[in-house]
Amino acid sequence: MPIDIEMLLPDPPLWLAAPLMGEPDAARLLATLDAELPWQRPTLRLYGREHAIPRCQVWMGDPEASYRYSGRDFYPEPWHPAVADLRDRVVDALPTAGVPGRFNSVLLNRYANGDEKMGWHSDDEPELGVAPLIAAVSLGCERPLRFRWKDRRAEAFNVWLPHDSLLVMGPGTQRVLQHALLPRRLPGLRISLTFRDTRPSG
Ligand SMILES: O=C(O)CCC(=O)C(=O)O
Ligand SMILES: [Fe+2]
Repeated sequence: MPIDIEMLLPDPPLWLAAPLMGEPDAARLLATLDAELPWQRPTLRLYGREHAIPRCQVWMGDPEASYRYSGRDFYPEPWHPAVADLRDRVVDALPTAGVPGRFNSVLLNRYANGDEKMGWHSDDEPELGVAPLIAAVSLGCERPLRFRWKDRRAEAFNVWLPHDSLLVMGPGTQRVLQHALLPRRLPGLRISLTFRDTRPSG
């Protein structure tokens, strides 16, 4: 099946590709991940108080890929075979978008409904290197990922992420843009997988 690739920005390179897998594979993967992963809702410390994050997540990857996020260390779950297959499929699709890459880990986010969310951030932890390539696969309910320029050089914008799509945030994106999955009056489960390549820190 031909994959349709839309260039959203040339610089930094931001691409959206869909459909990635086609059906029934994409629907089956959503159901498998929902049912089989050890979803967790960790708490984060914010202004001295503990808050459960407004979504569930699983961190998965090669054994040596540990990751620091919002002041906590996460150690990866071993690759679920379905996620390892998806990783290989994403890596195969990257050269078509002109940004070859590889990944040793993935953060999976599960949003039960439109109330669940992720706040403004850049994926710019030191473990990711100076100009990381991050590939985000979306499954389930279509929601917008909102982007804003750190220097406010232009208006913020939405990228709607349909079921079975791949968003490629190329090198440089995390330096100049932040992104957030804001709450929306939308029902339905959404699972995203953000593939990364982390190096040991220290
Ligand atoms: O759920 C999404 O599409 C965004 C996830 C994200 O920004 C992240 O995992 O860093
Ligand atoms: Fe992110």
